[in-house]
Amino acid sequence: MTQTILITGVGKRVGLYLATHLTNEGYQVIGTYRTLRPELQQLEALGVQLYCCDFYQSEQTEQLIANIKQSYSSLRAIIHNASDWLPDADDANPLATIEQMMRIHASTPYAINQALTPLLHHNASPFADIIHITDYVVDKGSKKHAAYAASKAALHSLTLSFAAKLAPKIKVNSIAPAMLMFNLDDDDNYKQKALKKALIQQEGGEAEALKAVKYLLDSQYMTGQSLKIDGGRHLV
Ligand SMILES: NC(=O)C1=CN([C@@H]2O[C@H](COP(=O)(O)OP(=O)(O)OC[C@H]3O[C@@H](n4cnc5c(N)ncnc54)[C@H](OP(=O)(O)O)[C@@H]3O)[C@@H](O)[C@H]2O)C=CC1
Ligand SMILES: Nc1nc2c(c(=O)[nH]1)N=C([C@H](O)[C@@H](O)CO)CN2
Repeated sequence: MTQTILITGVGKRVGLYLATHLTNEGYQVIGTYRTLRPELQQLEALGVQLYCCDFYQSEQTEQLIANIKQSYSSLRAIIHNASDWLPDADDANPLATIEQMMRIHASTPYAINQALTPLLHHNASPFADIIHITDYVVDKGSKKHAAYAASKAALHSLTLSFAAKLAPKIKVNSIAPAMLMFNLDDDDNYKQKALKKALIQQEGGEAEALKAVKYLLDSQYMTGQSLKIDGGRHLV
């Protein structure tokens, strides 16, 4: 029986990697995207079911939920990967920044989890999973991304609440990366400074995220926890 996994934000980088490799491992992946990219055609060719959804538009989120409830009777897992890394810098509109951060990192996962819990319960496996991809900054905050960090901390709080509420059938955990992948516009000076913040001075890479996801899917005893893939940054 094919097991279905919903992943948000599959259009690039970590989300694209997770959708590709979990599909190759035999899962049926439902992927959401916001921006049309050539890589999405590769996912479609693999059999990933794609849904376009901008989570900043509530009606699109509500439509996504309705479409999934109409098309699927069960889910093996939900992976909340979609994210915007907005800086606080010269915040012309601070209310908009914090509202956007809370929308993508807390309100959307909350609404999707609430609505799709019955599909997770319906899953034939002994366990189902909700995985929230948070961030190392949940424990420390961020001078330059305070709204982002607060919203990721809210997401981890949802991990704790949903873990308690949905046990034992549904496990709920966070994955908290630090320096996973640089962005194309990161210059060498930024990269050197960022790498020095950890004990293991290299990018973790998207494969680390997949390993963490696979551990959580395979676990029969971990819930309400956070897998911190941070290169030892907390000890520097
Ligand atoms: N990269 C890193 O070093 C780190 C990453 N993380 C976390 O890991 C996860 C993956 O990181 P990474 O791949 O770098 O993330 P990216 O920022 O590269 O991609 C995030 C994805 O989220 C989607 N997204 C953003 N805003 C919206 C929205 N309003 N509606 C729908 N989709 C949206 C984007 O969609 P689209 O492109 O289609 O617009 C994109 O596909 C994220 O949760 C991130 O916060 C945490 C710590 C470090
Ligand atoms: N949605 C995103 N979140 C984050 C990103 C990113 O590119 N997209 N990048 C980081 C940084 O790598 C940071 O961890 C460096 O210290 C954080 N979150």
